[in-house]
Amino acid sequence: MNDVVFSVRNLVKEFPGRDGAAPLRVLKGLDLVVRRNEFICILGPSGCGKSTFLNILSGLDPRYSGEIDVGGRKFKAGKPPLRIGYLFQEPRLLPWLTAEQNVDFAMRSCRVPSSRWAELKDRHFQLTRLDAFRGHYPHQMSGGMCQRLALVRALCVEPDVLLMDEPFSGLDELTARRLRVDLLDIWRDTGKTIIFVTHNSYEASFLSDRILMMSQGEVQQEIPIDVARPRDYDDPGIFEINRRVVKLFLEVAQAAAPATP
Ligand SMILES: Nc1ncnc2c1ncn2[C@@H]1O[C@H](COP(=O)(O)OP(=O)(O)OP(=O)(O)O)[C@@H](O)[C@H]1O
Repeated sequence: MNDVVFSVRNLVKEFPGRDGAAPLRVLKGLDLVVRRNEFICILGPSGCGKSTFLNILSGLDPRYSGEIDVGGRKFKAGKPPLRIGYLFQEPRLLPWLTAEQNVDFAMRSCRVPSSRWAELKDRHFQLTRLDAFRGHYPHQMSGGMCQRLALVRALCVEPDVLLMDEPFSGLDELTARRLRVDLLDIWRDTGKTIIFVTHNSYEASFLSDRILMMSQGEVQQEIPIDVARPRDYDDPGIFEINRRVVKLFLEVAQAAAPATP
């Protein structure tokens, strides 16, 4: 695989209109290059097409036009030529299985060789500090722990890329803050490529190498985050960048919906 993980050109996605209405064009010619080990955040107003975009990248949605190359190879919709982990706002765990069994289930489904299971689980349960909870069922764990477990499950199938769609937005601020810090440690230790969708400008400023400001189905602005790593959550440099990001976010949102107060 070369250094470019995803190369997206002129991506267009339409949903059919209902009851004879015109189709809804959600992605309107989106271009993007993502490099290996990058941490990219996509920020944008509600409904601008962020989840639609991740669904296409993950292979879940094979109906689009435009070109996507993955690691220099053509992307066959529905069959990406690399392994992709996908985390959602809800952890989507199987409630009748323990934490460890949830992870086993995913590894079996993704045909991870069983000789690798013990090592992968040991590593990722430790990285997420869930080692003592392997035998717990989801209902015996907090929301933050369940989201950590979803992360273990995603990492144990050894993805080349992690797609994360607002994974911390359903958590209280203190838990979300801890998980953001942990995620950067895990990213550093595992070297994954991460594409992370969020509404939270501070989260995006803290986590990413660059923010893609998306609106009206296109990437409107790209904002590099030139704060040295490892990062301190309360670094004044991040506050300053966030101030600029919020201003841009408001401008972009207002342009998309001028009537909104
Ligand atoms: N399956 C579908 N059929 C029809 N329209 C859809 C479908 N999925 C999404 N849409 C529409 O596409 C647009 C973009 O939706 P999407 O979920 O990608 O937005 P988003 O930027 O992720 O929003 P949010 O931040 O609120 O999650 C919305 O207008 C939505 O109603």
